[in-house]
Amino acid sequence: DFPAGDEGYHTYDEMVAEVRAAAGDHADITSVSSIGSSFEGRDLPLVKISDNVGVDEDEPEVVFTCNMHAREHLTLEMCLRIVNRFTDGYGTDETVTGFVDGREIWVVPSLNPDGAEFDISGGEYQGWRKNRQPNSDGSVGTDINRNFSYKWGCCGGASDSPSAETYRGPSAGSAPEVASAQEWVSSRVIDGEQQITAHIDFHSFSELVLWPFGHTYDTVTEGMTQEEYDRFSSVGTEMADANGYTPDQASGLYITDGDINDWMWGEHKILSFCFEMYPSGGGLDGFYPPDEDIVEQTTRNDSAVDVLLTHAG
Ligand SMILES: NS(=O)(=O)N[C@@H](Cc1ccccc1)C(=O)O
Ligand SMILES: [Ca+2]
Ligand SMILES: [Ca+2]
Ligand SMILES: [Ca+2]
Ligand SMILES: [Zn+2]
Repeated sequence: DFPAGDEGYHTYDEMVAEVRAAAGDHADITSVSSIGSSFEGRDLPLVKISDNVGVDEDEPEVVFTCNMHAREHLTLEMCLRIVNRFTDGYGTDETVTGFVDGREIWVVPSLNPDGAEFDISGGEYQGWRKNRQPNSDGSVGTDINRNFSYKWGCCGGASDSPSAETYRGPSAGSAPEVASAQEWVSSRVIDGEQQITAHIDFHSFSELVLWPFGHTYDTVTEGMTQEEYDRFSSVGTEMADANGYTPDQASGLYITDGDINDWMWGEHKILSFCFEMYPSGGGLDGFYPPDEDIVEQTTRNDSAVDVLLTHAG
């Protein structure tokens, strides 16, 4: 459980209960399924929010993923905010209603439940990042955001040392959480066309909006034309204007390879962004803002989410 004073954060079980309750209360527009399971066997819930939710309609599909890194608990709250806002607001908030009627919204509240539960085990924060998959050298964990299959291990953007915080894993998609995510996104290719048009992966912290590629400093390169880069920069900047984060290409931070955004765009041409949430700076305590900050720092992204949903059409 979360340490005393931080009970406002959701444990894995509390998250599962919350998404099931949302589906129960709004069954006409909400369903819960799964993209697969974690290394330790926890189900990875998948929430769909749309009118005629039981029908795969010809509407742009948008995906939000959270809690890929264990200690980044604020991001799970961000995904729950999206679920609650678009279910509770349907029929009353016209912006919400418009998107629920005109899009198919997918939410994966946690890509790393094993890590998240380990991080809060023992009643104090462990500072954990990776998943909980054991390594050949006795260490534990693959960095999920370095294990995706697009140009995996290409560019020095991850470590091949198992004990490292950015360990890329023994092979692309070796982490079951990554394999599940890749298999599900790939399943949204219908008659050769990827139905998902846009995606945000929420992380913390630094208050940034990031876009591909992470594996190179180049803006124009294999898999990215000038026009495509300019669209990323334009939409990314518009979202940053909405939430007060700083916009940048992912490699402007540091070079990464095997990250989810490079895979979403490189493999599927999905307009994919990473949001680094609050706070803007600080030491390791930046991963653990007090639960009093949850409402302000999740609702802060409502308008940026709407920007993405607008451009997804
Ligand atoms: N959340 S974080 O502190 O791990 N930062 C992210 C930053 C990041 C996110 C997406 C692509 C490249 C880089 C990371 O995966 O390193
Ligand atoms: Ca629909
Ligand atoms: Ca559809
Ligand atoms: Ca509709
Ligand atoms: Zn992260």
